[in-house]
Amino acid sequence: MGKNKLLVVEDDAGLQKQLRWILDAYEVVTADDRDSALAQLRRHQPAVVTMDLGLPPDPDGASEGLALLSHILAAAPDTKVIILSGNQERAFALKAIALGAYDFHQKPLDADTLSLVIARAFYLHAMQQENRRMLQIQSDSPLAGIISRDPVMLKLCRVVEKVAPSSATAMLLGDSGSGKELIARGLHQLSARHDKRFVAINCAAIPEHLLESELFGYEKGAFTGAQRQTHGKLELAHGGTLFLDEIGDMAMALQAKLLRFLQERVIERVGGRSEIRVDVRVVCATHRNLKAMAAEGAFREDLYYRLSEIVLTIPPLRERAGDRALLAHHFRNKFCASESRSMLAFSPEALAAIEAYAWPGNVREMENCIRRAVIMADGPQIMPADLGLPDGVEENLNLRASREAAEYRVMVQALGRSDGNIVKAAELLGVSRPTLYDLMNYHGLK
Ligand SMILES: Nc1ncnc2c1ncn2[C@@H]1O[C@H](COP(=O)(O)OP(=O)(O)OP(=O)(O)O)[C@@H](O)[C@H]1O
Repeated sequence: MGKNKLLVVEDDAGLQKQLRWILDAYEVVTADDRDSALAQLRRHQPAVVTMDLGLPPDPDGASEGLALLSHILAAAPDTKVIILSGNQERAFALKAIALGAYDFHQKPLDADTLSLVIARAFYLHAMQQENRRMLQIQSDSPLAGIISRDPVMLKLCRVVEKVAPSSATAMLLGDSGSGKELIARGLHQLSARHDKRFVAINCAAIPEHLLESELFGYEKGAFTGAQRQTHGKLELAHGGTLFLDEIGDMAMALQAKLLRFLQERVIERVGGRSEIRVDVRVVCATHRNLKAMAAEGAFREDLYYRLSEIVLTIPPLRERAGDRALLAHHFRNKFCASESRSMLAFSPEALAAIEAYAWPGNVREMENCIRRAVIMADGPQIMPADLGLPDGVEENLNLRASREAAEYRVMVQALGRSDGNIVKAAELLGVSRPTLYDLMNYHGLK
């Protein structure tokens, strides 16, 4: 990475030279009056400017300096301008601060203090730019709450927008914590049903014998403890969306009842005799391979086809290009605000650890990890230890190992996308069939 650019506006050639010498950590560009400063500003767009207020044609006053300051802040409002003032100019320096200058430093120059002030100004500027970028991504995001720059995820969001208005049953496939519920909420929000309820139920979290009454409701006296008529989740979601999470864990008997509902759109409460018409869009999700379960008889095939009118596959976090750092920053912003902490930065090592980790628990794991880090961080930076990631997470800079890992990953993706068809997979990968066979052999893929 190149050095940060710093504009020094100073008409005294000796001081200019001294500043260059002190500030050699930066790429210093100089100017000695208002016009040349504005030209340098346009050309180099420095994040930080140091300036003398006494510039020609008013070297003993501050009119030129203050005018230049106003121009700089009008043209590039985020620029951090540091005033270098003489003792007698203190009143002018304060005026400059009132106009929007970032800080002032009194001459004679103290190299250590000035370097620190400038470093902080660059840091603050970088932080503000990063936050602006995050806000931009959030407002660009096609679905509320979904942060991603990964092409596969962005395409998925566009598909969600397209299918949301239809009443088709949707199935969301993806690992635990990858955002299935978030996508389901997106489908609901973007549909005509958005002002009705979104009701979620996790089929794996409720014992088999209770799930039926949870879903369909029950009449008073239907079983011991049924003291009053109770509406099930399907009825509660009338007009809206029912999200059935972990549908693969639903028992066979209940699957039959759900299938009947999907075919006829009526329910019967447990212990009830009348049919109740219910208008609900069903969105379900699973991290299991439901198709394979159906083929093995572990899940009703007819229900599988009913549920999978539209199938959306959410990639795991480790496969999303650039999303690890992006999400880490997003959650850092969120938790710094909710934990009332001043804004923390990631140390480069912490970011490298975030990038290198595989995140088996996906976005949920990342969210918890960053919440912990925000709470644990002692100083202004989040350090690797604050993340609490397992040991041995180190950036793999070995080119050969990285290349092989990437090769393996795209090969598995291509084979998955072509449903195991070697000709199609080879075509997707842009290699010949024998080459693909060789590669598969090398990586032990069958
Ligand atoms: N792309 C994303 N941007 C921002 N936050 C996300 C994103 N994806 C997931 N999250 C957040 O991560 C957490 C887990 O997401 P969610 O509950 O939707 O996952 P899930 O796949 O339904 O998990 P499970 O299978 O365990 O039920 C939630 O707090 C959610 O808001």
